[in-house]
Amino acid sequence: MSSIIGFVDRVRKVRLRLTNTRPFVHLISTVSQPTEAAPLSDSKPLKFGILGAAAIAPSALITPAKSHPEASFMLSPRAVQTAPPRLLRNTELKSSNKFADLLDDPEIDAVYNPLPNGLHFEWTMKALAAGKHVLLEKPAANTAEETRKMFELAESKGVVLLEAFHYRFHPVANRVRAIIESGELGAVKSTETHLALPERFYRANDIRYNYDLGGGALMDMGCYTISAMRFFAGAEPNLYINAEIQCEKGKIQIMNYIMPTQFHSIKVTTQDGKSRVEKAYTFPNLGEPWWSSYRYQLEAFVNKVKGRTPHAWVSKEDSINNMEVVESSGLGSRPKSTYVPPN
Ligand SMILES: NC(=O)C1=CN([C@@H]2O[C@H](COP(=O)(O)OP(=O)(O)OC[C@H]3O[C@@H](n4cnc5c(N)ncnc54)[C@H](OP(=O)(O)O)[C@@H]3O)[C@@H](O)[C@H]2O)C=CC1
Ligand SMILES: O=C1OC[C@@H](O)[C@H](O)[C@H]1O
Repeated sequence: MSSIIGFVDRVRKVRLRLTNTRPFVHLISTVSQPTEAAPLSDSKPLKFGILGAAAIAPSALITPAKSHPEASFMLSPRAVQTAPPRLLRNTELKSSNKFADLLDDPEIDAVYNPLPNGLHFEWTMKALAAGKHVLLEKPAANTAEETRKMFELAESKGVVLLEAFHYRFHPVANRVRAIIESGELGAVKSTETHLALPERFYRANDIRYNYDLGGGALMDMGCYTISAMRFFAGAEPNLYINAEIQCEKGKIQIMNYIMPTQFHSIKVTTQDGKSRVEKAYTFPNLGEPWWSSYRYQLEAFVNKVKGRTPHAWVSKEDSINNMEVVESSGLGSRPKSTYVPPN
C-alpha cells in the first residue's frame, strides 16, 4: 500500500513540475519565435544591413526585429546560407556579398556590426562615414582610442552609435540600479561580477581565440563583467576587481544578469538578515515577459534614431571607459587596427 501511495505521490510531483515548467517553455519558445509585428502606417521602418553571417546575428537582431513594428533588416547571401530558414521569411536579400555594397545602399539606414572584435573599428568607421547609424557588437573596438574616434565620427555625422551591451536594456539591470539609487541599502562598498561558459563551448579556431582579431577572455566575456561592475557600482574602479553588490546596509545578489529573460533572480538582503527575491521581466510601461535583452536593446536603438528618448542607453563615455578598464587589466589592449580612415 505504502509503495502505491509513494508511486502516486511521485506521479503527482512530476505532473506538478511539468505544469510549472509550461509557462517557462512557452516564454523561451516565444523569445525565439515571436509574433511578427505589422509595420506602422505612420512611421518608416528603420532598415538594418547586417555585416557578415555572424552566429550572434539571429539572436541579437534578426529575431528581435520580427516583433518590432519599426525595424527590418537586409542580409547578404552569405548570411542567408547560415541563418535558420524560419528567420528568413519576409526578409529582403542583397544581391552582393560585399560589405561595402550594404554601406553604399541608400535604402539602408543602420548597420549592425557583429564582425570579429578586431574588425569593429574599420567597418564601423566606414559605416559611419557613409552616414549610417551603427549598432556595434561588444567590445566596441580593440582600444579606447579607437572607441573614442568612432564616437567622434558618429557625432560629426549626426548619427547614432551604440555598443551592444544588451543586458543594460533589460528590466533586471535597471531594477538593480534603481534599488541601489533608492538608498535602501546605503552606499556601494564593493561589486563582484562573474560570467563563465563551459570548457570547449567554442571550437579551437573560434575568433575568440585569435589575438590578432581582438580575441581573448577579457575582450569576449570580461568586457561584460567590467561593464556590469561599473554600472552597478555607478563608479569607475580604481582597482581591478572581479553580480554581488555589497552596500553599507545590505547586499544584492543577481542571478543571470546577462540573459535574464530565460530566468533570473534579484535577491536583496538587508542588514537585519531579512531577504526578498524580486523578478523584473518588464518595465511598468514597456516590454513583454518574452522580450530578450536584445529586443529591449533594439527598442532603445530605434527610439534613439527616431529622436525619442530611449528607456536606457550606453553612452560614448561609458564605452570608452570600459575599454580603458580592459586596457589597464595588465594584458593591455589588442593590436590597433591597421585601417586608416580617410581625412
Ligand atoms: N551580444 C552578444 O550577446 C554577443 C556578442 N558577440 C560579439 O559579436 C561578434 C561576433 O561574434 P560571433 O557571432 O561569435 O562571430 P562568428 O565567428 O560567428 O562570425 C563572425 C563574422 O565575421 C566574418 N568575418 C569577416 N572577416 C573575418 C575574419 N578575418 N575572420 C573571421 N571572421 C570574419 C565572418 O565571416 P564568415 O562567415 O565568412 O566566416 C562571420 O560572418 C564579436 O564581436 C562578439 O564579441 C558574440 C556573441 C554574443
Ligand atoms: O553574450 C555572450 O556570451 C558568450 C560570449 O562568448 C559572447 O561573445 C558574449 O557576447
